[in-house]
Amino acid sequence: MAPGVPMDVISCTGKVSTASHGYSKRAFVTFLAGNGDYVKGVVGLAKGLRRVKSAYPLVVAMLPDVPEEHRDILRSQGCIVREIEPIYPPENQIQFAMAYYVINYSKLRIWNFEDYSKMMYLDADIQVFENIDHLFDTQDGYFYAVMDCFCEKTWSHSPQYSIGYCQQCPEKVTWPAEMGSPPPLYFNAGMFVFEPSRLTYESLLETLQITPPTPFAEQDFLNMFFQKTYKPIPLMYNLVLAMLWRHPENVEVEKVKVVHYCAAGSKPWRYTGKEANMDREDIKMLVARWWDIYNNESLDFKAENSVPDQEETLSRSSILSSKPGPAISYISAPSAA
Ligand SMILES: O=c1ccn([C@@H]2O[C@H](COP(=O)(O)OP(=O)(O)O[C@H]3O[C@H](CO)[C@H](O)[C@H](O)[C@H]3O)[C@@H](O)[C@H]2O)c(=O)[nH]1
Ligand SMILES: O[C@H]1[C@H](O)[C@@H](O)[C@H](O)[C@@H](O)[C@H]1O
Ligand SMILES: [Mn+2]
Repeated sequence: MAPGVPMDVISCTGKVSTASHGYSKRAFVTFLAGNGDYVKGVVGLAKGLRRVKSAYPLVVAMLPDVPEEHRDILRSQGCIVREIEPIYPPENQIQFAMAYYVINYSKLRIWNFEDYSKMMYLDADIQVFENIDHLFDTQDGYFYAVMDCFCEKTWSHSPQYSIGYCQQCPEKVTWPAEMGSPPPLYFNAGMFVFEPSRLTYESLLETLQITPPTPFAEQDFLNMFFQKTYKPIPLMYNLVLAMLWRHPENVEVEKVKVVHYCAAGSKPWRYTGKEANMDREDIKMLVARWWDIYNNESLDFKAENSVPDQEETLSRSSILSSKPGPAISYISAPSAA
């Protein structure tokens, strides 16, 4: 484990879960944009959460450009579909690490999901292999996420990369004094635990308006915004695949609960094995495990086994019955799927 990662923040309180009613409503939430294959990621995630018997539903915050067929697939997998409007950063000429990252600012809308008291955000390219419901029991008032790694080429724009510094092994290349103080701890924004709040939401949107975009888009922005309340959690809660070859000494593969298929070429639905590191046995195994879950029909949602809570049924049916709003023209982002 990386130095300085406290274990105590994730200790289970033993509290009885109040999953489907009352003040402490909880849910997982993911984000979906476009008509590409990321919908497969969400289906895989929904089935993965079912496999580990999570007590909480999966909300899908989706942009208006997600086609109706994809929404139907997700509903039939038991997901709660919620449309959100896109959010764009203030204009400037910045180059994102990946061109499509610009759409990810829209993720900020999930802070407005105030009918949930605590949520766990998971990217669509994440799979949950072991139950992580206990993370909902973390103390309120903090932002929980896993520390990122700076060693992949996507980081080549950064001073960290240029000197070979990574927070996963800060003693290997130490931060030179002439470069000032080392950068604050930086999390990967593919997985985090947070509390929706209208106040925070408004502050996020206001702050975004005066914050020029940077290469890692909303990930950089969230790191800046939550710098003071960020609490690192062990990397078994979000294994960024590059950790396997960049910092194997920090990884205990058998303990990993959550895998993030974010390395170039590792998205299971377009995996070819040809890109760098993709022919590794551990990668092949993790991609195969993702497909096993995706293809497992016994993990499909069965309406008769679920006792939907009243509020969800209401909000779901009101979404289903709602008429499309006035036509808004959206800037289309480069496709990523
Ligand atoms: O066409 C797309 C592209 C992205 N997404 C959604 O956006 C998420 C983020 O995209 P990737 O997973 O491809 O991005 P990475 O994991 O490489 O990116 C990392 O950096 C990003 C910077 O914007 C985000 O912070 C992201 O959560 C973090 O894990 C996806 O999982 C998915 O939920 C879509 O729905 N459709
Ligand atoms: O969010 C990004 C992305 O997922 C990259 O693929 C990874 O190499 C980075 O470390 C991370 O910050
Ligand atoms: Mn991702």
